[in-house]
Amino acid sequence: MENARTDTFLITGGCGYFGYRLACSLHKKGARVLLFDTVPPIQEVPEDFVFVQGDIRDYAQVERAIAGVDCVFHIASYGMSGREQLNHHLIEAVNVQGTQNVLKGCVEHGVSRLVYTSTFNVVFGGQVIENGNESLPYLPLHLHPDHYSRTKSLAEMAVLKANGTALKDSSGVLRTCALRPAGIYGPGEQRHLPRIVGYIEKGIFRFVYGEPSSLVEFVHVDNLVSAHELAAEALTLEKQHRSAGQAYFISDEMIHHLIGPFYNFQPLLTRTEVYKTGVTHYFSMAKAKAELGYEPQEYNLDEVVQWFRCRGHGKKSCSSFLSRLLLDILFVAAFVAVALSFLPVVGS
Ligand SMILES: NC(=O)c1ccc[n+]([C@@H]2O[C@H](COP(=O)([O-])OP(=O)(O)OC[C@H]3O[C@@H](n4cnc5c(N)ncnc54)[C@H](O)[C@@H]3O)[C@@H](O)[C@H]2O)c1
Repeated sequence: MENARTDTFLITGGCGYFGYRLACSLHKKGARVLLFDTVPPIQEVPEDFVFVQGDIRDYAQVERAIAGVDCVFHIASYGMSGREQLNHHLIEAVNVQGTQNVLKGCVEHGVSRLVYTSTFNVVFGGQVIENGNESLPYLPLHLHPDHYSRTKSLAEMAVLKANGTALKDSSGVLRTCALRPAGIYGPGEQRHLPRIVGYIEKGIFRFVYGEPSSLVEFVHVDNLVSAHELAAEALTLEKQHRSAGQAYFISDEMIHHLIGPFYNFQPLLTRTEVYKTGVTHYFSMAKAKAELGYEPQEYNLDEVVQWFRCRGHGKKSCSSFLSRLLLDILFVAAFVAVALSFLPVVGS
């Protein structure tokens, strides 16, 4: 990322799993990074990281943080999984009004670039999609089975509509783009994996599940980091503002068969999750490759499994080769369940 050395980036949701990983990568390249989040980072942060505690629902707080930055990565969101999914009011307030505040902050304070972290779900509602591309229409809002996906869709529309808005300081226009990742995986993922591994260790998982022919996709956290950096760069004049006003699907380019007929995630996944996960949906990376120069690297699950082993998981079962193999299979099963469980709950 050519400009990273001199640029200042504000990352909303910068203390979450993906936001923090992106912050570290930008920081390594010499950029100045501000983490804007309601909660402080759980990790030890480098001294020169600036953490601004704030809520995107509060415009005054957004305004204070955004002044003087070169580019915003708008990653903060609410309602993806767990109990959060029940709080419809908060989901709407964070994902929709919060996004409007961030956009307004950019316009009022002369910030000319914003990259929004969206989701596959803006077009996917449980229908089969094979090698879908960005010409697919948004899923009609009333067909979204959950508030998170509906509000992420509304937020993405607002972000792309704001592209080209004149900045208040007359320095130019705001340029925006949206990335639509698949389910995110990688070491240190805290939202889904520990919960599922915990279930496995307690023996709550049963294995009998469904539609072995389904094809689905995931994205490694570091591939997603790279896509965001490239997208931000492609908003600049040097790159002819190539990504301005555009949306891009982002995944690893490896299509996964949903693990066979003998894994049953049913007790842990909600009805909507099961309904969505049993359906083939994968997307072409052609646009991201051609316009952003996105080149996903290959990752396997070793790093993720290792992360859990280092924290004491699976020790009892590691005594023989067979049990190690089984453990790995369980981790793969957990990974699939988790990567799919970013799909939110509905009415269950
Ligand atoms: N995790 C996935 O599988 C997945 C898949 C597709 C898209 N996404 C999108 O990627 C992004 C990052 O996902 P993640 O898994 O790192 O999420 P995460 O929950 O780890 O991070 C989100 C961060 O946003 C912060 N936040 C929430 N409300 C806020 C508010 N009102 N003001 C400021 N900060 C607030 C949270 O405190 C949290 O640190 C999200 O936008 C999500 O919608 C995630």
